[in-house]
Amino acid sequence: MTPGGALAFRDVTCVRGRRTVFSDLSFAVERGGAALVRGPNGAGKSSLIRIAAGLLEPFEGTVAYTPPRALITEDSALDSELPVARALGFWASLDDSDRDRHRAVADALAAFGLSDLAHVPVRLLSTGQRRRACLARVVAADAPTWLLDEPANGLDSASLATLETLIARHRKAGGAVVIATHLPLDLPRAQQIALGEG
Ligand SMILES: Nc1ncnc2c1ncn2[C@@H]1O[C@H](COP(=O)(O)OP(=O)(O)OP(=O)(O)O)[C@@H](O)[C@H]1O
Repeated sequence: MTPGGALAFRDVTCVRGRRTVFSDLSFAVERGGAALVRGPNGAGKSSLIRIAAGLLEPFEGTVAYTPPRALITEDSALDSELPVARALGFWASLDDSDRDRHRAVADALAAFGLSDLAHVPVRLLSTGQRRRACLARVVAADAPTWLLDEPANGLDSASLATLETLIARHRKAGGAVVIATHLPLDLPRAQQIALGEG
């Protein structure tokens, strides 16, 4: 990875179930940068995020990145029996957070207005609250690269604004984001990656 680089795809081809979903895709995201992945249903947005996270092997091509990476997907799960703060603490340590774990989790929960629910089991959260907790998990992980698959789904407008603010702060601190989304998201100077066109 180049010194200023966070993530780079080089000539990546994605095949799923014997179907080529996209081919020869190249892009690079620098630290402080953002990429917005768009495209119709089935175009391969989630597949791209999974390849970027190392969960799916590219059929061809290479992916370079600066570790660690923090990921949320549509099916991101927190242990439903654990209280929210402990569920996030577990993930923060798995994601190799180098900040004080409890402080990072508390800060992230506060940012998403979940401090009052820190000791409530995850299973009792509403859909939007659970989504906010998953996003807080990414923030608490303190990873340089965030990979977000449909992060705005289920968020109310206040939480969406919080997400935009935290992404801006993350980029200002030298972090990078790759976001697949159908929903409008204010992401200044983001490069656009259009799948399923042409
Ligand atoms: N596990 C799998 N096995 C085989 N094919 C798969 C698998 N997962 C996804 N696909 C196929 O890969 C293609 C891309 O799927 P993907 O979920 O990446 O698209 P997407 O752009 O995120 O779609 P959406 O907007 O509906 O979320 C689709 O045709 C899908 O059917």
